[in-house]
Amino acid sequence: MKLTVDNVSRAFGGVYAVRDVSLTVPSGELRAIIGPNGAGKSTLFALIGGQLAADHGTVALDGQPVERLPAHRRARHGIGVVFQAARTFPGLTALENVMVGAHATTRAGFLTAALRLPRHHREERLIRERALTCLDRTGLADWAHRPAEELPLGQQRALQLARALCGRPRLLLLDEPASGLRAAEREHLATLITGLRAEGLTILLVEHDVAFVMRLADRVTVLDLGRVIAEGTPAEVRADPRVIAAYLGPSTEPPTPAPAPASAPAPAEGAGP
Ligand SMILES: Nc1ncnc2c1ncn2[C@@H]1O[C@H](COP(=O)(O)OP(=O)(O)OP(=O)(O)O)[C@@H](O)[C@H]1O
Repeated sequence: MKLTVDNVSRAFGGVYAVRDVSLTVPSGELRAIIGPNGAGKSTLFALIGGQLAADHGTVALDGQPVERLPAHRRARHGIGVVFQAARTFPGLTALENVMVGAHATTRAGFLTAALRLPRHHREERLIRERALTCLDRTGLADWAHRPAEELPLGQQRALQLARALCGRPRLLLLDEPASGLRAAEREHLATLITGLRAEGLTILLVEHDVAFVMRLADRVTVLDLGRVIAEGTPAEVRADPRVIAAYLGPSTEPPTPAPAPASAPAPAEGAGP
C-alpha cells in the first residue's frame, strides 16, 4: 500500500513537533525514519496511524485521504502500528492479546459477537488460527497460553508485532521495535522484517540502532526538529553532511572497506593499543 504524507504539521503548546513533513512511500518499500531524540519521529507515526490529528496536511493510503479518520478506521484501511512502549492487555493470554489485533478487521461486528451468533464463532475460530500463526512467526508459539504480563520484555515487544500482523496490515508502522532486545532477538526481528517486506508489505521503521536500520531499509528519511532534512538510500543518507552534523556524527558509521582520502583527518577514537 502506498503512503503519501503531504505537508503535515502538528504543534504542542505552540512548538512544532512535526512541521510541513511530506513523504511518499511506494507500495512494498521499507522506509526507515531516523533522527535525534525529539526530532518528531513518534509524532509523525501517530499522525499517520491516527492516534494524533494533524493541525494541517494530508495523509493518503493508495491515494485515499485518511487524515480525518480516527485510528481504528485507519486500521481498517490496513495500517498496523507497533508502539514504542510495550502495551499488553494484562489478564489475557498472549494468544488472546494477539486475537484482539484481528478484531479491527473482522466482518462480525460487536452485536454479532455480543449475541454469540454462529457467524461470530466461525470468525473467532479463524482469528484464533491466524493469531497462532502470527505467534509462531514472531517466535512466541510456546508462550501462547501464558498470561501476557509474564512475558519478558523482548517477548512483549514481539507480541505487539504479532498483534499488529494479526490485523493483516498493508502498511506497518514499527516504532523502535529493536530497542531492549538481545542480539539473538534482534536478528530474529531483522529476519522477520525482511520476510514481511519480501511479501510486499509497506513498512515504516523508526529505530535508533542505525546499523540495524541501514541494513534493512530501502530508503531512509531523516527528521530533525520536526522537519525532513534528508532522504535517500542508506548510503546517500550516511554520506549526507547535514545528517552527519545533526544525527550520525562522523564516527557512528559501521566499519566499511571504503578507502580513506589521504588528507582526511583520522578520528583519534580507538587509536590506542
Ligand atoms: N503529547 C505531547 N505533548 C507535548 N509535547 C509533545 C507531545 N508529544 C511529543 N511532544 C514533543 O514533540 C517533540 C517531538 O517528539 P517525538 O516523541 O515525536 O520525537 P521522537 O523523534 O520520536 O523522539 P525519541 O527518539 O526520543 O522517541 C518533542 O519535543 C516532544 O517533547
